[in-house]
Amino acid sequence: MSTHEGGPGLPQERRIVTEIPGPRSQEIHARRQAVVAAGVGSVLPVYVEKAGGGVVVDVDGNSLIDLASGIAVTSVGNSAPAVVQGVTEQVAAFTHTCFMVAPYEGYVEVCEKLAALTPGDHAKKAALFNSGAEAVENAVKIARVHTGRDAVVVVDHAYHGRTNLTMAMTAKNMPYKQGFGPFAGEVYRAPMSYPFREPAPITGPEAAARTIEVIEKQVGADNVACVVIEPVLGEGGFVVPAPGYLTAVSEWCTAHGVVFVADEIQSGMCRTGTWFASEHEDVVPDLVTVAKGVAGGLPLAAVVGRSEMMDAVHGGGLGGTYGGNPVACAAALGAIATMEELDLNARARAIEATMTERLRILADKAPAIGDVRGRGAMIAIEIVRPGTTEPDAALTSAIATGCHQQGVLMLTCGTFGNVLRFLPPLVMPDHLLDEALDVLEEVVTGLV
Ligand SMILES: Cc1ncc(COP(=O)(O)O)c(CNCCCC(=O)O)c1O
Repeated sequence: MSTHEGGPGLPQERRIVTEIPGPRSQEIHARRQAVVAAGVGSVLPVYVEKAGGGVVVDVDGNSLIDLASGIAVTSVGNSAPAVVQGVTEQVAAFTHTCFMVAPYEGYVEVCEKLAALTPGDHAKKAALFNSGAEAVENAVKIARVHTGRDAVVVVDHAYHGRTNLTMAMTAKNMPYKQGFGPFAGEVYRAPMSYPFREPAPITGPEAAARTIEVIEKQVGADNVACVVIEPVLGEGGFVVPAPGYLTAVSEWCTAHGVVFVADEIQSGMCRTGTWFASEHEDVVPDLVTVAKGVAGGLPLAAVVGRSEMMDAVHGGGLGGTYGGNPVACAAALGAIATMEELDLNARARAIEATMTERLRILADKAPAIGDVRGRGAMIAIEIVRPGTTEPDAALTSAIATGCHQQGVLMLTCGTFGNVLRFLPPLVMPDHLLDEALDVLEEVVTGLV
């Protein structure tokens, strides 16, 4: 292994050899500040030299436990062997021809795999893009052409991207939307099922009825092209809707000719213990958006769905220069093969069992932890003023910072900035996950 080589061969350890960030990181950071736009943030300005398994190693030699996976992307681990091999072979063969110009088999193979892996045994087709937002934009295009309708319905606390249309679909203003308007029209927001924040207990079907009433009264069912929902809210706080909510909403969509789009960009590709989170509710979406974990770190996104809907678009109506780049497709085939060979769905379920048990024990000792929730390796704790649901964003940030300083990389999220989310690579060894939870427990008990 060269000194710069990442992958699973890296020592799977937490190792702090300098202050965090270290001197080399600080030097690079000074250069960054002179030349990188201030609007591009970084959670922790440690500059990475290599990564693999469950660790990220910075330029100062610190080895950090990775509970972020680059925001739910490196589920198979950084520089996963099958991804590296596929990418190496492909990049040496050809890097780009544009599938709209001179196509190639890798694109077709990825579409075959996603058509087989997404929920439902109906005929499916796919189209490949680069980013999640691009996939969401194209899912809306497809739904609008298929239905001949304009309206797009999204839910409270949703996140769908940073383009003009996806900003309109995203709920949280700061930092995603402030100052960037005007936003695309014909986007309507309905209540989401958010069990921890419901003013009174409500079942999934009752929450769905609340959502549907808003759609019917404020939009009109016959005007709706699609409802777009994350089966587990991502940036909005890792919110798992009450049982039956997704089923009731998707059934309403079917009954009213509305396309049900599951945005599985963060919750898909084994992250929640199934290939797609919709499966936990036996929901079969009409269209699914996919990105993040699908290609092990290379930029690839997709819309996958009912063939009759995907084919509603006129020839040439879908595309883009880099969509389904051959190197990204090779990475995806390697990542999917890894997910299958290592049964990373089972691994995600095991991670869920470990994390929820430890976090519930911690919550019993720390009442500032108001909720422990999530599915698979998409787990979160919501931080509140003890005994209330009043968000405590400051404490949330302090916990995250404390963990960063102890060599554990983790992220926050949530509309109120008071959710700590845990997104370990699914290949993270048990001892490292246990150590990360030990650090979290030490930091939390030291602060509350
Ligand atoms: C459900 C869901 N849909 C769509 C997207 C958008 O995917 P892109 O690949 O970032 O465009 C996401 C991306 N989430 C992380 C965004 C991070 C940030 O930009 O600050 C998502 O989670």
